[in-house]
Amino acid sequence: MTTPAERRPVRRALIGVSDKSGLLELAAGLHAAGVEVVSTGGTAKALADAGVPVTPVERVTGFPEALDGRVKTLHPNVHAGLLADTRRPEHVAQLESLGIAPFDLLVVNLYPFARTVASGASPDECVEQIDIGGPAMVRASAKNHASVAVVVDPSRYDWVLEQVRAGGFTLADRQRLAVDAFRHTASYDVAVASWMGDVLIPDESGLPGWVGATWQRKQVLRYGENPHQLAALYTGGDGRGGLATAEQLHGKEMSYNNYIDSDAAWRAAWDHELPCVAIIKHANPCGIAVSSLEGAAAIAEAHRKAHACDPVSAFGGVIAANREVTVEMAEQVAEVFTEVIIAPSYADGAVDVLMRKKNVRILVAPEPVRGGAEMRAVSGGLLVQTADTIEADGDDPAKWTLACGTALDEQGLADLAFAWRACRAVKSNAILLAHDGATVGAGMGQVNRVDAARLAVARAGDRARGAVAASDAFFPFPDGLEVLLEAGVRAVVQPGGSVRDAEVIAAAEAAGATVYLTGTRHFAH
Ligand SMILES: NC(=O)c1ncn([C@@H]2O[C@H](COP(=O)(O)O)[C@@H](O)[C@H]2O)c1NC=O
Repeated sequence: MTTPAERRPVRRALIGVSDKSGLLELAAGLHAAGVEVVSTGGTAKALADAGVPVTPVERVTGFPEALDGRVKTLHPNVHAGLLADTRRPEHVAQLESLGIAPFDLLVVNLYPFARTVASGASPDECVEQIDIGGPAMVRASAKNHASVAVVVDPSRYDWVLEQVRAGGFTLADRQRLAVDAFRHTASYDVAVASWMGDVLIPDESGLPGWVGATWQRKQVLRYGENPHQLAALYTGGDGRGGLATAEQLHGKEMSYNNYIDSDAAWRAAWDHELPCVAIIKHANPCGIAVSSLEGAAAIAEAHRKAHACDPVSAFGGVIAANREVTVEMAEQVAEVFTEVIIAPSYADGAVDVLMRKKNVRILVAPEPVRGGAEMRAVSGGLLVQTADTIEADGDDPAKWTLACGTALDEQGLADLAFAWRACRAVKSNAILLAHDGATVGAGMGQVNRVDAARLAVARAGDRARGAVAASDAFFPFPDGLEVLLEAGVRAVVQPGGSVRDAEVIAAAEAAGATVYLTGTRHFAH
């Protein structure tokens, strides 16, 4: 019996790689360490051209590469060499009787299927890039990790050479490599299965008939939503960038709740085209504001306006900016206890200012990718929906219907459009009051709309008078709207569509207020 720490020498390696980076150094190093290198067509040619001794795989199979490379390594002489469990005397004896030598190391990387699909290649070209022989060898070697080390990642070649020179791989090494290998082929198959379903059997629903995704753990978090819950962050899935791929420049480790709030803040800030700052607590905004100022002064102004919405709640909040954070904004943020700040970049000196607060987490993140599908686990299943994008028809004020009152001027309409966009970041039932491109009060997460209105008005206080309001869904009764009108709200945007729309609009008309209908709603649960 070998122990996990005992090294198993490498005498024979099979290399077949699409990505040939680092290949020559690896193969030359293996050769210098006394390892016989066997390779597939293109790999063997690259090695031979560089003067690295190599045995073509055809000499092992006794069979020429066939069918435009579809058959190169799919042969018992290769697979028996990869699958023989050399701990078992009967396997060793059988190999000998068949005249097959075992492999100790397999180095493979697969045809670049995902890249080919992303390049817009034709279905036939994509199909040709589905690697068959490579995954077969990778899976065989990973299964047989007791005897074979399998390497699928070119960034590990230096480490591979170190191990070979040190006397071979330990069982623990081979186990780790086997796990990586199966994860690699699983992800590869998910990409193929997803693409093939979409392309060959598309259906009218516009949603996939099968959902596959693989996720790589990026970080184990201290705990989950509560300290007794375990939690970790994973990246991968659809491979799109975003908050989970952010780089942390400073501060305490991100927590589970920090990620939830940061995601909400990041989306909220990027829902606006103007320079915008969103301040989030418990996944809801305690301030969102845009600035129409030109140049670098804008983002600091947006922050001042967002903070002014609810300075009490902004304490311990998560701040996201959709523009570079300037020193001016950083000075303002440094005044307030802040959990996380996220931005696409920071001006020279801004991070130093923020770092005056030892614990504030400073993140740089790529702009979120809009659209696509959103997934949410429910007990026993998965909900999938297309994202609620700002490109939706009802987000363009030019497409709204004036239901009653005087049409707003350009500034008023801009304010209302801001309120409508900002309202998307508020959990339903949501009512949001805004003035001059800034929220002044929001009522969120209420189980009836009248309470959401009361909360928004209470938060706004005197600022409700003359403000505009957005409601994420229609008013089922006039009561919620009446709360806003009594507080002095002058214009309201809402989807419309209630059976009592006429009553609701009559209430607004009686109060001399303006109501626009969007025809679309922005629930957020
Ligand atoms: N057809 C086969 O038997 C086969 N065996 C290995 N491959 C792949 O061929 C590539 C290397 O080919 P070459 O050395 O010819 O450039 C690797 O990505 C490897 O995963 C194969 N190609 C596709 O299935």
